[in-house]
Amino acid sequence: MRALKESLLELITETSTNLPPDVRAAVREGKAKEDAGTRSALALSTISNNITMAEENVSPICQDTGMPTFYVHVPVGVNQLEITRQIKAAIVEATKTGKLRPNSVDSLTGANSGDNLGEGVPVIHYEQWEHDEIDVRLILKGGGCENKNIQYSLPCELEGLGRAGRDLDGIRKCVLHSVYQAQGQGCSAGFIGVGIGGDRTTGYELAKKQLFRKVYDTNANPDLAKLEDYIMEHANELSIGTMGFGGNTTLLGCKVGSMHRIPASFYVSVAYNCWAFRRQGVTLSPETGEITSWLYKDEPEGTLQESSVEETESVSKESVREVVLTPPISEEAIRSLKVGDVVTITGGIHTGRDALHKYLMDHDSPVDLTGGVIYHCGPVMLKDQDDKWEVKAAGPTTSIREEPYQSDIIKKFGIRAVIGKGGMGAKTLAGLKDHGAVYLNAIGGAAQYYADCITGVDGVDFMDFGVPEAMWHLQVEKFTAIVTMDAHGNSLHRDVESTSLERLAKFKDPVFS
Ligand SMILES: O=C(O)C[C@H](O)C(=O)O
Ligand code: SF4
Repeated sequence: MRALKESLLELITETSTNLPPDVRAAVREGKAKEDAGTRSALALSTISNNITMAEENVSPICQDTGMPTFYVHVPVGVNQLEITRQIKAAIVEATKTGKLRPNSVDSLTGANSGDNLGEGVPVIHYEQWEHDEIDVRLILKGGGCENKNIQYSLPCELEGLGRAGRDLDGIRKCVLHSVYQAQGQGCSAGFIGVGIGGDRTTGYELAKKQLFRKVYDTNANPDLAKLEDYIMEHANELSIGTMGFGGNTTLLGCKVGSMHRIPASFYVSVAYNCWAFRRQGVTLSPETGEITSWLYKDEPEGTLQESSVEETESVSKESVREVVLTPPISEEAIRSLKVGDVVTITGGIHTGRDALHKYLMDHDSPVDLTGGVIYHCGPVMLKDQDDKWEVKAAGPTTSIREEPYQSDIIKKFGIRAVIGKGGMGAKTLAGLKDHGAVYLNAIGGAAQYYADCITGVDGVDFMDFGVPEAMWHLQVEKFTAIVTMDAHGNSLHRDVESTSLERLAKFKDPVFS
């Protein structure tokens, strides 16, 4: 199998940089359902542009290239140990060339292995079959959406929906609730895989496997087909919208599978995948390891065609108030901002995520952050031929993880703006008001779009935290984000959450009885 490593490298590169046609079609359809000029329409335009940029640059669609997870079918007699070795070699290579972010972290020490290998990483599932080809499927599912997976043990009580019993109607309630609880934090609009039954482990596995179904297939089980259609129709009525901005497009796909369980257990497991739904597959020759076919490259029938970039950009430019900010930012400039304003930043900003926020609570910052901007971001960085850092992908990470620290950090260092995605909670909202700061929501997953706004790397601190967690000092030009939490106590996230809960409650009455 001489060509095996090259074929696997191609699979990894393609998965990370080029979204499959069925996923693109679903994004296009979602975009067509949004009213032009709304925040959600603007977000979906950015997402569409980002998808095109990633393909053209052959660079990660999103900076979080996730937990590489392979499902491999092998003919009887093929050496699985050799496949594992080649998968690992291809992973290391893809990391070196910036197709994957170094994402494998020792859970106890926090040390990043730097090459995407580690205990239990990558994840590889093998199954034998009686075909004469190898089938390798890969999913790169990022952390923000993985954190929004949820497992229900029936019967249970669900906010807004009441009792979910051990029947199809109880399952219906769980699935609707799973979309509600994700809000925009898993980079909606998303796709869900649902696993009914099994135990806690196999239930989640079944849910994840559903994500390998094509977006436009029809479930062979008529009850589950009915449930999938129902969820697609009604989950979108929750009006969570893209990035949780409110709007008509919240869910782009729903696939449900079922397996047996034991009498005492009844699990409904949901795997939530962001719009950056990176899964691909190939068949390989068992003799040479060469690719014989791609499994997710065919265009689905009857879906909308791609609209042009120019068209979508002109819509967004007309309809929004744009405010330019140049750090260091004054309190006055911040207090003049309101939820809904679009901000463009030009100047210096600093990345900071989980490790940095924890550190800053009881240490000084290596740079002056007065009037500054913190960007919740773990970029993909590579050194060029002149040994200078180059940004390969740099979208926002989920901000809510910094909720315990953010308000204190804003106060301690005089920070004026926090950029992230998915919004933050009550403690931060109060902190923004008390200390004169704003929360700016960037478009999650738009890693190429934002990398393009970064014009220089001034330096880096805390490289010992690993590339994603280090504090990168960046120069940006026209970095665009939306004010979703202002210094007057307003939060779009709080509002969308409460309206979507009201809407969820409309689905309380039995449908499948
Ligand atoms: O780790 C990241 O860069 C982002 C993560 O996938 C997230 O959605 O929060
Ligand atoms: S940042 Fe968003 S798009 Fe990227 S992996 Fe996380 S959830 Fe997905």
